Amino acid sequence: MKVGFLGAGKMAQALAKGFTSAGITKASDVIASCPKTDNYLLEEFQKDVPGSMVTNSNTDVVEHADLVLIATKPPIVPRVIQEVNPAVRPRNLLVSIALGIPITNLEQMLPPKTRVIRVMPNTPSLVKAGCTVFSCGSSATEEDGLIAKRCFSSVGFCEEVPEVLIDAVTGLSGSGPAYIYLMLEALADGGVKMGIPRPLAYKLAAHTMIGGAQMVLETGKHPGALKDDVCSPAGCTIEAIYQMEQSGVRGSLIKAVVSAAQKSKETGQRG
Ligand SMILES: NC(=O)C1=CN([C@@H]2O[C@H](COP(=O)(O)OP(=O)(O)OC[C@H]3O[C@@H](n4cnc5c(N)ncnc54)[C@H](O)[C@@H]3O)[C@@H](O)[C@H]2O)C=CC1
Ligand SMILES: O=C(O)[C@@H]1CCC=N1
Repeated sequence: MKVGFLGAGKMAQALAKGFTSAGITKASDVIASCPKTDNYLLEEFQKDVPGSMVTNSNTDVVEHADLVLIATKPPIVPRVIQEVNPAVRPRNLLVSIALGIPITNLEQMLPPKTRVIRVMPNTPSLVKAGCTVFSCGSSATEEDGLIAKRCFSSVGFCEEVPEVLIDAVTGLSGSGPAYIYLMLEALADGGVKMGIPRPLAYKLAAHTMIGGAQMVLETGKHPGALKDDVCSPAGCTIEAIYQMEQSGVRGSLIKAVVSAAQKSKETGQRG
């Protein structure tokens, strides 16, 4: 399958590297575009995916690729679609990863009957630990859904959801890696404050996060029960939990997800 990226930024690079290393497509069948002013991003893209093609023409991408990912910032999407519209053919499956833009808006901008899929991935796709949801447009076929599922499952967890959930998913797993990095950095800072060398502190924090997440996925136990298993009576962990609850850590994380989800929804409404 030939895969094209309109936009060659962080998310396009993560997906292109993930798809090629997972064998979904060959590097020589990948093409990415962005304006001349951002040629440094095309250089980065080719470093990540050696042997791929790059161009300053969005039309070249649509003409080359079967699967075309729209990977520019949301405000630029209408301009990019207008530009490539004359080149869109029935062989193209258009997959938008853009924040907030609803399927109906994408379909209205594209030629009638264009097969459209809206996707919300995240950057850990780069290391095959991504988390993606997708919803199919009105002309997308069952086969198109399977293609999306196959592509994004190759770089992590992937599930089809009703489109009404995508803004909320954006607030949770689309933006989520940033919350995790912030927490990881803070945990490591705590370790450093108590004398752990910084490189070791990052490793300990990262492995602790992976381990905790894996326990939730593999044991199926409630996160609260797993927390209780760590808190020995009158031990040190319950002291830490008491401090965290007083700092409002739960409310803060809930607010983070809600704010990002609301911003995603507003972005779509502005479109
Ligand atoms: N970064 C992330 O974690 C995630 C991003 N997304 C979505 O992916 C999209 C891209 O985000 P990022 O990769 O973070 O942004 P970015 O700023 O890293 O990349 C945007 C790319 O678009 C290119 N571009 C700008 N104008 C263009 C034009 N007229 N034609 C073609 N390309 C053009 C830029 O040169 C750049 O390569 C956004 O819509 C974002 O909402 C979705 C999920 C996660
Ligand atoms: O921050 C953003 O707008 C994008 C969408 C989800 C993650 N990054």
